[in-house]
Amino acid sequence: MSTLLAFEDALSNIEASAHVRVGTIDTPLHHATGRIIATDIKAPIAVPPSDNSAMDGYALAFNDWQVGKAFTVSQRIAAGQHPDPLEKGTCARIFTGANIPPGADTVIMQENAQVIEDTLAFNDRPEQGSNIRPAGQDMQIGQTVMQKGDKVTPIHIGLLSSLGLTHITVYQVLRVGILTTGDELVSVGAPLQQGQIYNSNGPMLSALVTQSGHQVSQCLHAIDTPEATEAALNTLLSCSDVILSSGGVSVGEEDHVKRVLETLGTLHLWKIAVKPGKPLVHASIKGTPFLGLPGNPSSTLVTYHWFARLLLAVCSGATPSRPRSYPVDAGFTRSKTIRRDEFLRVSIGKDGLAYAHAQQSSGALLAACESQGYLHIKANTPIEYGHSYPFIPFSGF
Ligand SMILES: Nc1nc2c(c(=O)[nH]1)N[C@H]1C(S)=C(S)[C@@H](COP(=O)(O)OP(=O)(O)OC[C@H]3O[C@@H](n4cnc5c(N)ncnc54)[C@H](O)[C@@H]3O)O[C@H]1N2
Ligand code: MOO
Repeated sequence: MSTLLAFEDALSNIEASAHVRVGTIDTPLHHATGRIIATDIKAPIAVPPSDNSAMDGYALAFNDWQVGKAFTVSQRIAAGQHPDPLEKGTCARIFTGANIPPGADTVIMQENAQVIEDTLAFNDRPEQGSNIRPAGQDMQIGQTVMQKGDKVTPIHIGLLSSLGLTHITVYQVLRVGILTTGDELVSVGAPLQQGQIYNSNGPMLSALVTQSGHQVSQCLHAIDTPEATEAALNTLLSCSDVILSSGGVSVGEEDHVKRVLETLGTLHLWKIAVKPGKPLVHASIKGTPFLGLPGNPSSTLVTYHWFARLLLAVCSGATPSRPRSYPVDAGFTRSKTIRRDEFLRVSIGKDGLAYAHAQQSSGALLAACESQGYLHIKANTPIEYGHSYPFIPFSGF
């Protein structure tokens, strides 16, 4: 047990050894959702560019206001029009989004205006500056609005459009090679023979990599021989920035991935104090980062979520971020402790408590589908009813 690397140490080792593996490219903004920004973006203009009205109403100079005073309307300003300076002692009819005329500093919404023949009175004392959105309220010229490493979301597309940007510089999409291993595995679509199971990790890893915003360069399968493993790795090396594999990293003589890595590349880490996911391997092959995930499907899932996702993020140029976790009280007790950090698949009940799925085998995947996230139980920690533990929803990955 003493040779297992602690969860946090494994995370920091992997993050520290990783670096950006892709170049940059200018891309039209409308193709940029999900891409990683390669340079800080500073606002080239102020937003809004000018003081403008937040309401349909009347613009006036605050110092002209008096209870009962009759104002005439000296101009009408719709959004998009260029206003004239406000005539002294008058008000301007103004609409939401229209520029404030020079000389006005306050807008009164039309519901608070009293029409008296062809004049207007504003009997409630306005606040000076009310209902005016000042120039630069949202963004000032030169303000940094996105930072290198940020992922572009639909909200950013709106933000950058409001700055008039048509193109931005992003990182090229990271190409991830996937290798699955095992004589017992067949691809979906083929009939199952005695002793065989379907290869579920290949499709799951492809989907996880795609969901994380990367591109699967190739997904290959190798039978349990060193030759097949090495040949597949060489093919993946020729088309990938990073390689992930599943299976073949434990101690059995049919587990070839780790042994091939020892001859082909440099091993950085093997075996972590995490359940499920113990025999994780981190290596590099001819400069290409490699992460060997354990083959049990839930071990593959957990190690992808925590370790592969982090490695791929750094290699893609993204600023790595921990998935959000929330303290949630356990709805059960477990006095037995283990010497590994554990990621129990749990659901949150109507009472707000976390309940562990009854099936926690690392070979079982339905349990993860029927759960909402992980409850992170630190090594050597008993679980006590009503005590809180970090809950990490799957939606955060
Ligand atoms: N003597 C020991 N045996 C094992 C240990 C150990 O410490 N000592 N660790 C166990 C742990 S923990 C895990 S996790 C597994 C990991 O083993 P491998 O990464 O070498 O994975 P395999 O042996 O190749 O496969 C494990 C399991 O998963 C199934 N599998 C593999 N690939 C796929 C796939 N693509 N799709 C679906 N299922 C897959 C495979 O059939 C096995 O049942 O080792 C333990 N053993
Ligand atoms: O710790 Mo192994 O990863 O599941 O069963």
